[in-house]
Amino acid sequence: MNQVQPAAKNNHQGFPDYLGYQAERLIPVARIILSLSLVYLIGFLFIDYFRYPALFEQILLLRVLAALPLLLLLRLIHRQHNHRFIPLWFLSLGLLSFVFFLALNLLVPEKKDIVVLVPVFYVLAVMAMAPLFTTGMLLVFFLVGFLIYYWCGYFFIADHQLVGRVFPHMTAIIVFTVISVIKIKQSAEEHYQLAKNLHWQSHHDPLTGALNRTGMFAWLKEHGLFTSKTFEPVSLAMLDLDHFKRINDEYGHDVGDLVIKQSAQLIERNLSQSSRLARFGGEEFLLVLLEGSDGENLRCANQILQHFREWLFKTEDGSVFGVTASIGFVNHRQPNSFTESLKEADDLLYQAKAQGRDQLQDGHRR
Ligand SMILES: Nc1nc2c(ncn2[C@@H]2O[C@H](COP(=O)(O)OP(=O)(O)OP(=O)(O)O)[C@@H](O)[C@H]2O)c(=O)[nH]1
Repeated sequence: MNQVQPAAKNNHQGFPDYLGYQAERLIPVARIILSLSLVYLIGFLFIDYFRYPALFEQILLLRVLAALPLLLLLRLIHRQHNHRFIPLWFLSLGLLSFVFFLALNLLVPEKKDIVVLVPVFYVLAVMAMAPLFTTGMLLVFFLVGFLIYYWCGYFFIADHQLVGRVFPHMTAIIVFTVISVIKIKQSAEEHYQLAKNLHWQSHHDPLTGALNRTGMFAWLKEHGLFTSKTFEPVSLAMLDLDHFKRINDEYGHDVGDLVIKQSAQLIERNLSQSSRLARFGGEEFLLVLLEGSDGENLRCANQILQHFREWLFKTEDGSVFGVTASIGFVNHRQPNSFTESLKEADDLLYQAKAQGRDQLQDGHRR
């Protein structure tokens, strides 16, 4: 038996994987990188403190100074309008820096010489970022970065060898990576949310929150309904409010909107989690009924009509009025396609209208 999953109503149900796939996978990776980076930073603070207690403040200053050019780089990039590729640049730069640092540590035992290679990293970083900068900005970044890091560092720290021993550049890279990863995470979350919202808007009717035509077709496809493998009794009910034009004419369009909205709520209240409602036109709704059996589907549709008869709509100025509805009802049967069953339900609806409205026309009782 084809089991239809209960569908949560008015949520992002049916949101396709591919839209959020990358963003969803990036978020936990970002969390891991952030945790490792923070452990590294805190760990180094402890090591500095115990290894060079007398020089701790100087080393801290050196680490901060080393971080400044990269932070400046981040700031400049952030100002650029083309944000689309920035997370990718940051991620690759951060990862490359880690690899660069690890390789140097393994290959070169005497770290004080390694500091000579730092400019190489800067040049590479600038080259990598070059497409995002104008030549002027590139030059400014380049000069300011070197000035801050070397001139200030050497000016404030008497022991030049220290620069090589504590390798402050790695701290800078870590800070850079932390900020980059935070940005990647934010960007991934924003993209995911945006994609979700867009998907929701394209599949739902904004007035009632019910599925629209596209949404209903997607839902049917997702649940494999109306295929040769559908064994669950499924019925279609095409419902249209009676004389709706009169409501608009008498009470105004806003009240008309309110009636459509409340009608959708009234219908939803009568449906189980398996069935689904879509707004197909102005005051026309399609109900795909999966209440368990043909009999239950019919009972549900009749119950909705009865609730319309009993329900009183209220306007803000205190007017009270009732609205009836008409339904064309059909039990879907193989080898009919969905479109054929839908057409049948539509024809039955017009019969219900022609025969006086406020009634259900059941295709199987004719
Ligand atoms: N307020 C409001 N009115 C709408 C909306 N969409 C369609 N309408 C109106 O709904 C009315 C539908 O009128 P008709 O198709 O003639 O149907 P009816 O008056 O309900 O009559 P029957 O269906 O024959 O019972 C039109 O006046 C449309 O302008 C909407 O979103 N909001």
